Amino acid sequence: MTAQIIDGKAFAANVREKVAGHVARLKEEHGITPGLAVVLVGEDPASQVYVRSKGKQTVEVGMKSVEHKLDAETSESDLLALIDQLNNDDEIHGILVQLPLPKHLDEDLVINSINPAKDVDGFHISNVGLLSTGQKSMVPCTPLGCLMMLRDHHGNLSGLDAVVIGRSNIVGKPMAQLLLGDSCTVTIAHSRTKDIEDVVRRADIVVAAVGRPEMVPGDWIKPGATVIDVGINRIERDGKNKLVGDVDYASVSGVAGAITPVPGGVGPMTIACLLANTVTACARANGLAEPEGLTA
Ligand SMILES: NC(=O)C1=CN([C@@H]2O[C@H](COP(=O)(O)OP(=O)(O)OC[C@H]3O[C@@H](n4cnc5c(N)ncnc54)[C@H](OP(=O)(O)O)[C@@H]3O)[C@@H](O)[C@H]2O)C=CC1
Ligand SMILES: Nc1nc(=O)c2c([nH]1)NC[C@@H]1CN(c3ccc(C(=O)N[C@@H](CCC(=O)O)C(=O)O)cc3)C=[N+]21
Repeated sequence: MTAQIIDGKAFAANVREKVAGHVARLKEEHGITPGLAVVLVGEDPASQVYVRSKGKQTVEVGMKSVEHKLDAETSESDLLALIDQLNNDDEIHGILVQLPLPKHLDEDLVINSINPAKDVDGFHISNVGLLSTGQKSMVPCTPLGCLMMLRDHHGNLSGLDAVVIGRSNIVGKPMAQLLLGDSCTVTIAHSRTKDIEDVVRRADIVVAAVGRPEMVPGDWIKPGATVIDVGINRIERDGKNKLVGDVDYASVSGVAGAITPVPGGVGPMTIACLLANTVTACARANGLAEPEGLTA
């Protein structure tokens, strides 16, 4: 059997089209342009590529994009002052601080200084609490993108066994919350999980967010399961630079029912959901109707 490929790139283009429609309506009917500010501290080349593509896509859907590039030695108080300024800027509806931050900066302190209503990453403790209690919140972009693709593929997720590999605050934990919210039976596996292959083999849905190139082989996967590969790993192979996921695509695609590729799977959906969250934040800030089909 060969797995169906879940085309995240095409899915993301569709989400962006919806976002663009909502942006146009906000402009025409209310004279409001949603604005996203991205803050990058330091020179990490991978982050720079990512920030550039976010900025480009933000403008393409008709929103305002502002980039703040601070040097790696920026002090905590300078960064907090910038966030305070963005919190109070009426033209900015979404704020994203690119992670990880340089070691001398307290990530939790910085994230929790963002106005939760503008926290389009959904990392603020208040959004984390709202999500875990099933209340309206800003939902982290990567798990939201995964959920959209899973709902589209399965229709209804109720009662399915889901295993999330990885328990980070930015992917694993919020992913597990969203799956639970859709009535999956959720297991979170991590580096201390015993007999992980047996745990994974029970799953109808596997979400791999580990950061280890091609860690999940085909013989861990229940035949027909849906596999969502969040991993973005750069490796050298045959003298070339390659991007691979946390799943061994070659063997898993022979067993799974459906799989997201890397690149072209979860990554593009993450950026599309960032734009979706920004238009949602803008609508909420102005007391307007929530854009449909863009939230969890
Ligand atoms: N496509 C996208 O848009 C995005 C992709 N990513 C990618 O997703 C991956 C995960 O990111 P992130 O969540 O930030 O990573 P973290 O490093 O924060 O978390 C990794 C998790 O994997 C677990 N883990 C590590 N080794 C093993 C192992 N051998 N077996 C089982 N579990 C293991 C860790 O367990 P423990 O807690 O016990 O240490 C941890 O919970 C990365 O490849 C990253 O680049 C991330 C964000 C967005
Ligand atoms: N505050 C914050 N929020 C984030 O959401 C966040 C972050 N920090 N730090 C870094 C990670 C990583 N991340 C990715 C998003 C898109 C792609 C993406 O579009 N990937 C393309 C490939 C891009 C390429 O070729 O390099 C793909 O998978 O097809 C990748 C990675 C968001 N992150």
